[in-house]
Amino acid sequence: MDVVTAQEMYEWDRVAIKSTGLDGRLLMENAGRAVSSDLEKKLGTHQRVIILIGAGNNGGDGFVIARTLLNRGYSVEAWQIVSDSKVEGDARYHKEIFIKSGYTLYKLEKTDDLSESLKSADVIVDAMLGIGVKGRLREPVKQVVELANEQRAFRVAVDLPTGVPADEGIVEFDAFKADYTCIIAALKMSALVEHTRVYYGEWKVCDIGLPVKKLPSPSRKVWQREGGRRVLPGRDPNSHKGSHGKALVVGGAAHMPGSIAMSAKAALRSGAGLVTIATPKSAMNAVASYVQEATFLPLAEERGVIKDSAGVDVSAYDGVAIGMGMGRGQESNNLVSHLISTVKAPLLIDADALYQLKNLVGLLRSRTYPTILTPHPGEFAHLVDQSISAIVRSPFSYSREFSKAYGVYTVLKGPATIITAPDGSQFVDLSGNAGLAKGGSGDVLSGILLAMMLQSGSITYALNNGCMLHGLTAEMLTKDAHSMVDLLATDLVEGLTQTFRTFSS
Ligand SMILES: NC(=O)C1=CN([C@@H]2O[C@H](COP(=O)(O)OP(=O)(O)OC[C@H]3O[C@@H](n4cnc5c(N)ncnc54)[C@H](OP(=O)(O)O)[C@@H]3O)[C@@H](O)[C@H]2O)[C@@H](O)CC1
Ligand SMILES: [K+]
Repeated sequence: MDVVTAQEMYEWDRVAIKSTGLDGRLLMENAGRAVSSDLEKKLGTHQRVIILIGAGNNGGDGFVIARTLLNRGYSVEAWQIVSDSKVEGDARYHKEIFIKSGYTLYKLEKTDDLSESLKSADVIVDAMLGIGVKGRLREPVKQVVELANEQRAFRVAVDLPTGVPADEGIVEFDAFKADYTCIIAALKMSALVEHTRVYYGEWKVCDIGLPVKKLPSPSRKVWQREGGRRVLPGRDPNSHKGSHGKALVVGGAAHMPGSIAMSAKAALRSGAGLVTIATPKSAMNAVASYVQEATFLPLAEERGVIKDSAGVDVSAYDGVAIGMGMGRGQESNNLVSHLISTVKAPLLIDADALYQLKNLVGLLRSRTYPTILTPHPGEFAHLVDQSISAIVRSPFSYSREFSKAYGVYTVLKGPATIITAPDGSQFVDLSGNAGLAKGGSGDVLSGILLAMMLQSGSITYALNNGCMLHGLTAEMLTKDAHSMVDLLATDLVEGLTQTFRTFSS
């Protein structure tokens, strides 16, 4: 499923029409019909539907939806909320068909009249503005949106909620608050960005018959479960522990042994053949009591934290992860720098190592093996010298820019985790839930990602599938055994068993 900006959507529209001869009016008919059929699944025949219609092509979709639902016997009032002269082009064409079909079009003259109608509505359909919105809402749209938002009716948006920009990064807007959005042809970027996604409610993308083979790829997609399942690493009957990779996890401290322990165990649960844990000696016992299957590389320490990189020989490993529960002292900085320069295998940098990376980013460009960064927005903000709010408002651009500049994979964690490859291509993983908002979930994710990288030919597949397995485990556990309140990171590690049993079968 592609994720597009407004400009990319307009380009699709243009290419579709130019390359195949498809008419814009036909696409509008398809869009209106697709939304109507989707909406019908949510409508009772006795429910009163009010459709709010604006001037542009989003309004044009509204005319088609109104006609289609009326033809199918639903109780619909269609309200044109702008003056007649504003309705032009394809929208006007469909307005004429609506009227010639014998249906009444209500026009907004006094807001009180619309207000009365809205009060008795069961469903309000917003076909006022779509991807063409510019700036804050002007009247009369602004007032109509406010009125609609006050009602108890179920609110449905067509393509996107009026007022919400299709792109990331725009902060000032007023918007229709939808319970459900029927998105036309392709998912708009703002449906995945924290400050705008809340206006969409639940959503679904409706197909309108665009010629998919001809459309330019935005190189930005949602990672799909079925596709993920097809590229999940399997287990060859003739395999032995060496066939599934030797992993090294580096981190931990006497006062926080849990993080590294959970990463290591998650890596083992996710199929890594052998896992070695490099950690201060004084943390070893605590870690070993949780992960009996791992071997250890004891590190020199001072007051319970890693002292320096002496004795860390990384040549024997197929993949390394560093940073979990490591601490932020100068010594760990030296260790991060040492590993960036010497690991000749995929290197995953997480948690405290991400903190240390800030003055080491220049080293990343010299790596010839894949480097993977797994920041949450706070860690990423620190790394790129931005505020957290700037990152969460424009996560796609910041992570694409960073990945391309430093030649790394970036896994920017969040409700929609964005995975960016060094060439700038992006995938979004939407699995998981608020149960994951707890200390330790990230450590578990790092372990899963490390194990997936050892077993997959493609780092992109490994990262996407790893994020998905992590999220699916949280979903599965909060459905069957836990709540989002009590779920712990260690539950995730154990829950992987069930996820692998069901997902990979
Ligand atoms: N892509 C596809 O394949 C297909 C797309 N389709 C549909 O087309 C939609 C895009 O249509 P679009 O380009 O006409 O823009 P749209 O969102 O209707 O808005 C334009 C109107 O909004 C107005 N306006 C703008 N800002 C405003 C503000 N702040 N406050 C108030 N008004 C404001 C602006 O007024 P103006 O600035 O011109 O005075 C103009 O009248 C898309 O979302 C999808 O639903 C389907 O039909 C079929 C195939
Ligand atoms: K809309």
